[in-house]
Amino acid sequence: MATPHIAAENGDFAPDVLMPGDPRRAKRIAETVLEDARLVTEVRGMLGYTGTYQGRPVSVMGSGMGIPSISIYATELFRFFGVERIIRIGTVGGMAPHLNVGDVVIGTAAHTDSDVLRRLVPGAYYSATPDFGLATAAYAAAQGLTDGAGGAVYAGALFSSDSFYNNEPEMRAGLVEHGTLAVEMEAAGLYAVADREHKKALAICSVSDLLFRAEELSAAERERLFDRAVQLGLAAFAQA
Ligand SMILES: O=P(O)(O)O[C@H]1O[C@H](CO)[C@@H](O)[C@H]1O
Ligand SMILES: O=c1cc[nH]c(=O)[nH]1
Repeated sequence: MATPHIAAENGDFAPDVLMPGDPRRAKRIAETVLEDARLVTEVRGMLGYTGTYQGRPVSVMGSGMGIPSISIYATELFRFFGVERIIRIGTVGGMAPHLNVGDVVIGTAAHTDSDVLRRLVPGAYYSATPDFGLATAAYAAAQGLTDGAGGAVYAGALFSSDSFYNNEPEMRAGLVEHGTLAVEMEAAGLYAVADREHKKALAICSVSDLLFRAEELSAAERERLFDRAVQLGLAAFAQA
């Protein structure tokens, strides 16, 4: 069966999908974390793989950048390929001043400036939130992290921005004042699609940079810290 953006057969995807933004990260996770991973789709270079992790079937697929892109892939996976749970594994810019590069944020809410979400439920301000079971399982798994990587794991609100470069300082200051931890570009769209399709979703993101302080990370260090979010996502799938 093929949808406009995914060319795979029924049963090619596992019910659980990890979803990084970058398709090359999906490839790396498939090759280094999953066992017996095979490529199941590559339309537009958006690579998707299915394998196993500790005996459980798991898929990993890129989402691309932004709410429109992740909404397309999440809708097709949930609606046509039997997917039940998607965990976005992404990077975020730290907004709250106590965050450091290498910390992880479990997105317990996602504010957004997206017009797509503003129009979702006419007359109401829809609140984009993850599946409670996945979020609490990821948070519980974080308490047992023994990788020695050192970054803290926070649970709190993300800001899913429609813009990477147009950073509207007043809005961002207001979001921080209201408890927002970090900015990325997809979680709110993923949560809204999961709600609409009656499926489950979560975003677990590594802090790759800070909006309030310049801080550099080597590419290798960035990938190592990113892998902590992958481990938390896999633990959440196993335990939720
Ligand atoms: O690293 P990913 O998962 O792509 O996430 C972040 O990085 C991209 C911007 O550089 C946006 O997609 C943003 O959400
Ligand atoms: O969307 C994003 C992701 C990482 N860092 C940012 O500043 N923005």
